[in-house]
Amino acid sequence: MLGQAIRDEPRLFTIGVVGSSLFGLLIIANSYVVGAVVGHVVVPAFAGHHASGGTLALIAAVFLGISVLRVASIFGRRLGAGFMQFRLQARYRRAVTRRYLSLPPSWHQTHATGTLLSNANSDVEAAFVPIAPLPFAVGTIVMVLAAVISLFVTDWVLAMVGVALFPALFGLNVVYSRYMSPRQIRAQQMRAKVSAVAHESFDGALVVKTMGREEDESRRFGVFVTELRDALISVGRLRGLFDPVMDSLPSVGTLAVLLLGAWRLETGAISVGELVTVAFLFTVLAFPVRAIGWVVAELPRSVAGWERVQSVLTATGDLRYGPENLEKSGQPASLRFERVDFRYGDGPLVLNEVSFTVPAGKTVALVGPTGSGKSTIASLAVRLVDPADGTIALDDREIRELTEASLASTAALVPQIPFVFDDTVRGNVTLERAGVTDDDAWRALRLAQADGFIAKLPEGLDTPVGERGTSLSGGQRQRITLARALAGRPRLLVLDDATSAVDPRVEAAILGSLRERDAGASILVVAYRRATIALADEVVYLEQGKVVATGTHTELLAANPGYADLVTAYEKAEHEKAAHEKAAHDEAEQERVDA
Ligand SMILES: Nc1ncnc2c1ncn2[C@@H]1O[C@H](COP(=O)(O)OP(=O)(O)OP(=O)(O)O)[C@@H](O)[C@H]1O
Repeated sequence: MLGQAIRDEPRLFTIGVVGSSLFGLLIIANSYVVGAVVGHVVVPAFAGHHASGGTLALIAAVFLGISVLRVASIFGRRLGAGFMQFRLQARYRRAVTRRYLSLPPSWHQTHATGTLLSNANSDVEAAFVPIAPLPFAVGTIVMVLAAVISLFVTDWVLAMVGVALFPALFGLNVVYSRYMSPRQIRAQQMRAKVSAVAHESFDGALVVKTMGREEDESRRFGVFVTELRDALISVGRLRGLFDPVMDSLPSVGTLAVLLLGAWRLETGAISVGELVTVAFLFTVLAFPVRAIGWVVAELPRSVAGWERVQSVLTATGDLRYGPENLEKSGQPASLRFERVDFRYGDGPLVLNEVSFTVPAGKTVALVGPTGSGKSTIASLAVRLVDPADGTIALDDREIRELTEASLASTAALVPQIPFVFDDTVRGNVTLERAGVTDDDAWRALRLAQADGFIAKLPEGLDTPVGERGTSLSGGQRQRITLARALAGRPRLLVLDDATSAVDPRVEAAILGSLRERDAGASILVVAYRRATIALADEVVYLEQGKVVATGTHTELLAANPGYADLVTAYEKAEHEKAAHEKAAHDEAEQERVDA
């Protein structure tokens, strides 16, 4: 992980390492200057030999020079490391979200939204936490090597203290990370879990509230929050145990140096100045050596985050697009399904040898009981998923051979559940696609029978619709979603029960205007209402993933009792709904009159 980070940002890493190596070498130089000043100025001063003003000025200048260089080295170290860390976080956040966009629906169905958020946020962040102290730690290694050499040059006995101390510090760090690793991994997993549960609770807030499940939901959330708290406390406990030990080790070293140094001084092996240099060195080394500890201590959490990020980046299953482009003729496209089989994952076949055609410029309705495979066909028609077997062709070209851009501009799906972005009406309809003008947006809104209510909005196309279109009714949201698809002038329009929340008369008007030539699209529509079905040129009737019958509505009504029953049931339900709505309306009217 660290290697990859260094390869991604070699320049910033080098700046950081050079800065921190310089910092370390300056620390050593500083110790020598302190030792020299004690040896040559302070000790003689006790004997009454005072240094001249010029010498003192020189000493001050040297200290000042070292300090200025140290400030510069700290800048280099911190800026290099900081930029490196934040650039890597931004880069991997982008990479993860880009990957989300290219992974197929089947992948998304098995990964909770909260987990995806946590991958792009806390996992990416965790992965690059050790990057901040990394250049410092590498620079510290340079410094420790230089320090050990200079210790040996000064006095081998005192050097032995360093030889004992530094490996002890490294060893302690290793033990620390071994104990810390599982705790950090667990904390990171719990963060993702809390995020997933929170996201689901907020998403399902309406159900939670209307079903009176607040207490249970809070309890469910509480269990994970408590587990996260416990995991973090366990991390803190371990840190509380190890940190003081690691902080005090260098002080123990300084103490040993002073004891051994007093003896070496007595035997005349070293001078006072040299002893001060070594003792000072041990005091100032303590802090940079901790940088190695910071990297090592953060590694387990970082690796846990990195692995979770990698699991997204290396996930497979995205659709490979072909090289072919369909001409942008502006004419409706034809769609052909030929003996198409489909299954979700390793499950049973949900489509079995499905064959039908939507001829160019025609409207075909897909009708069938719930679960018969209508939405699956809609997804296949715009290549959200690929079939297990069989062929799907747009304008007689195998759909897998088309480029992504050609497919997107040719076929548009309007899904069962409309999604509206937290943007203006214009933003939602045009999606900032190249060449989609305001005129196109209004034309699309007209076709979707949405121009009336949009024109009445206070700011027209510029009206913000709120998060998920909260300021709109269900039917209005559906019509904006339909207009979005139409604004791109698709040559095939796939409507998956896309107008269910729209009044039946408006739905018939929409389909009627779409069928006119100026819409320029062939239509595959998943339909429930008799009026809608009757508008189609042809009906494909499905049962349990198989095409049972194909023909006009009138033909199927006469020839297929299953179809006749289903459409009659739809109609009955529609009448009941209409009668119910009328009764409610009359009642409200009566109340108004009474009032
Ligand atoms: N993501 C999925 N994973 C596994 N099975 C699925 C998935 N989506 C749908 N199915 C199954 O595939 C079959 C066809 O589902 P599909 O949604 O295509 O039916 P439908 O005719 O559109 O139903 P409805 O009218 O209720 O919308 C059903 O048995 C359903 O349970």
